[in-house]
Amino acid sequence: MTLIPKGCLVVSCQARVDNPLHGPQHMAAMAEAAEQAGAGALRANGPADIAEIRARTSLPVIGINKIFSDAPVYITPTREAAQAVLDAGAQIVGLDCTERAREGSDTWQQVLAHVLEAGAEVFADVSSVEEGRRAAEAGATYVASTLSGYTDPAAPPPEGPDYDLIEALVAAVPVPVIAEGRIATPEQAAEALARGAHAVVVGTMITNPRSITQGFVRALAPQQTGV
Ligand SMILES: CC(=O)N[C@H](C=O)[C@@H](O)[C@H](O)[C@H](O)COP(=O)(O)O
Repeated sequence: MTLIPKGCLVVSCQARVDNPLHGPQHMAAMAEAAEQAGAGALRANGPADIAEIRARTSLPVIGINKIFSDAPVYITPTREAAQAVLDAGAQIVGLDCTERAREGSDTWQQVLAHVLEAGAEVFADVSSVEEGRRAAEAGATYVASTLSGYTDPAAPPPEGPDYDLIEALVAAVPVPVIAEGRIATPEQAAEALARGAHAVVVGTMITNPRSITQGFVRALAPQQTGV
């Protein structure tokens, strides 16, 4: 049995420093709202947000620790970053398991082993089938499509979820596959489950009102200029 229930919605509650909703109070309120609405798990970034969310909700938390540097890998890149997430109370740790350059000396295999040794579950963020296969072989509890479309700095992410990767991962790995990334409607979430995903993570379209508002404003803009 895994901590993330089969067929559930996982709500990602994250806001960067430039976002007016940045900070543990706002993110914990988002998390509480998600719990009241029936979410089965939460995803959160940074020890402060994770600790507050753990104090105010009873759902399993996928904790990540984004550390930005000159290297492309930023989601829980080191054992130290993972330990901070564990200390904050996350029962599941999300980490980048792509084969990209990393800051510091830790490999993703070392970070993954550290989390498993601590008795927590590992949520492997990948961008390809091969990465998913390697993460599952290394002992990841879950493999997620989180980083599909985000590994080529020269190419903007495509529209919509990567259903093909989700399906291919389901066929290739013996662990639960989680659909994550650019899932923007309830219908898309249901489609991801129909393609075999164990659960579906939605972030931006639930917990980022600034981004959601931008979408509405852009849709109205052509009509305004036509007046
Ligand atoms: C690529 C990357 O850094 N993804 C991050 C991972 O934690 C978050 O910024 C996303 O919001 C999250 O994956 C949920 O996806 P979406 O917001 O598209 O529903």
